[in-house]
Amino acid sequence: MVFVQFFQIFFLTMGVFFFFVLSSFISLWWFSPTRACQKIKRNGFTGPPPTFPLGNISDMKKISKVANSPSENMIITHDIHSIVFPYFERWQKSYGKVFIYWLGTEPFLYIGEPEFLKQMASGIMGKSWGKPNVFKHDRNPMFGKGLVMLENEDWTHHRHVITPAFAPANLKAMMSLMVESTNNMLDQWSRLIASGEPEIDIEKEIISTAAEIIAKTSFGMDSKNGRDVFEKLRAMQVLLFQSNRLVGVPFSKFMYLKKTLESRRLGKEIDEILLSIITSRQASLTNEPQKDLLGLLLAEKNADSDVGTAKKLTTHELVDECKTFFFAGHETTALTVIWTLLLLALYPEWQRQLREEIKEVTGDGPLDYNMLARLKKMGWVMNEVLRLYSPAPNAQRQAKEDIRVGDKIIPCGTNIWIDVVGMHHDPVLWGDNVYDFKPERFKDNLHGGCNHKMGFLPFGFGGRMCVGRNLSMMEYKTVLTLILTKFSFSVSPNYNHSPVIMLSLRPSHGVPLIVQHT
Ligand code: HEM
Repeated sequence: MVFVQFFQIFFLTMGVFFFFVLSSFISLWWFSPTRACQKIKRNGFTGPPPTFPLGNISDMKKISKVANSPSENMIITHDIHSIVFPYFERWQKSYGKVFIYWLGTEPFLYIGEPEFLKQMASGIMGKSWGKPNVFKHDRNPMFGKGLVMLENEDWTHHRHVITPAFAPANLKAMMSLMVESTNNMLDQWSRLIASGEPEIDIEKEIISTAAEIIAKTSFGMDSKNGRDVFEKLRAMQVLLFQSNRLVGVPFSKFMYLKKTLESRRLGKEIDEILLSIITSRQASLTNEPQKDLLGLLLAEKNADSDVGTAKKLTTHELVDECKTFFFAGHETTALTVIWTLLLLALYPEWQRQLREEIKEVTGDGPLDYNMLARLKKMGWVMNEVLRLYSPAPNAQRQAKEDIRVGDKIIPCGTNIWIDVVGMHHDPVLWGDNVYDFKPERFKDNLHGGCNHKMGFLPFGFGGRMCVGRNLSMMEYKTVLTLILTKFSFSVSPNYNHSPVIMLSLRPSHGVPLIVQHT
């Protein structure tokens, strides 16, 4: 009898426990996000209806599948919004340029309208923009507590300490590192051509050279572990992307458990190596700091000047910033060069014009830092490539306070998704030639003739604008000048035009070009 009573109490307790756990999960994953969504909807926004637990992810997959079904004729179109974000393109037609959609159980306010963004951004300070909590966990192994993910006072402090490292005088000293790595790559191209292999997949080549450049300029590739770190960082990035496909869906991490654990293991190894690099660099600090970003930050950390007025970055914060520079800096710059080489291969007239400009500026001598600003046409080409094939295709935010936009209130906590590719390809903003490659639109016009200043956002906006944009411009012009001086190129018949989003905007099947000496 006592035995039966014990089991009755046991099962009752377990039942109550499971009911409590289940209702907490349902509340966490459905009722609270639905309540948050209702608050946003009160402003009159609508959007595609979500289902539990995927939100709109299955619609997104279905629409993408139809839009990207393989066709017989491979046409190279620059209308890539309809290729990479076909669901946003479709939903814009039904719900306008500001609407709500769901990633798993997380509602997002989609923004493809620069005027709305301008009004929203003008109402708040840079430090009041947060990053959506739903991405923080997944991105932690890449960025840790580095600048990209920081918020509030921590962000202000890191931004204040890091910005001077990117001053022109410091960047100037990094140029020789870029020339050295690029020349090594180009020597390899010469060897391939000499051995009768003129078809080169420039995607792989440029990505690995850019990774080497950023590792050198960030934390010093010469250190014995430099190459090891950058190979592990690349491997971790691929794993994180693969394990991140169902972001916002409850328990999705368990579906990719092996990849998640593997990326965590790599993350720990990378932290340990970077920590040992930093510790040994700290021990051997001289009056003349090493001229990479880490060297500059270490010099600042050890300087007496600010003692008592500002907190110094800790060694662990330096580790996270080194990782941040690597992830935020190498692929974005590499992809800008890669898409540029493709476009220049498609438009040989622009190859010719850039070569002519390089000759005028350098007079056949070596390129130096002071010449870069005079490569004007190259600057227009860079902007046009960033417009058509923006390597950072979207920006995400989370409102950390209620934000007023006209008569609407975006409630605190709202996730925000800014569709940069959508704005860069909007005929309403750019006119009928929006899909054409026309670098001259940037001649004497910083916004390329876009009819709204916030319609062109390759480096982000406001206080959180890219801190490395001058470094990337310098790298872009240096690498491109060296390539164009030595080689000319055309598109290989094996090229398959299929841009895809993998955090950044990449070619799916590489970029094979036929390369020859000029
Ligand atoms: C063509 C190359 C590049 C592009 C297109 C690019 C694009 C961007 C964009 C769009 C943002 C803003 C993201 C947001 O609003 O959430 C950003 C932020 C950032 N970028 Fe870049 N970037 C490039 C190169 C670099 C380089 C070379 C570095 C460093 C070595 C770098 C470091 C950063 C950092 C640390 C942030 C975060 C800034 C903050 O939140 O205060 N980027 N970048």
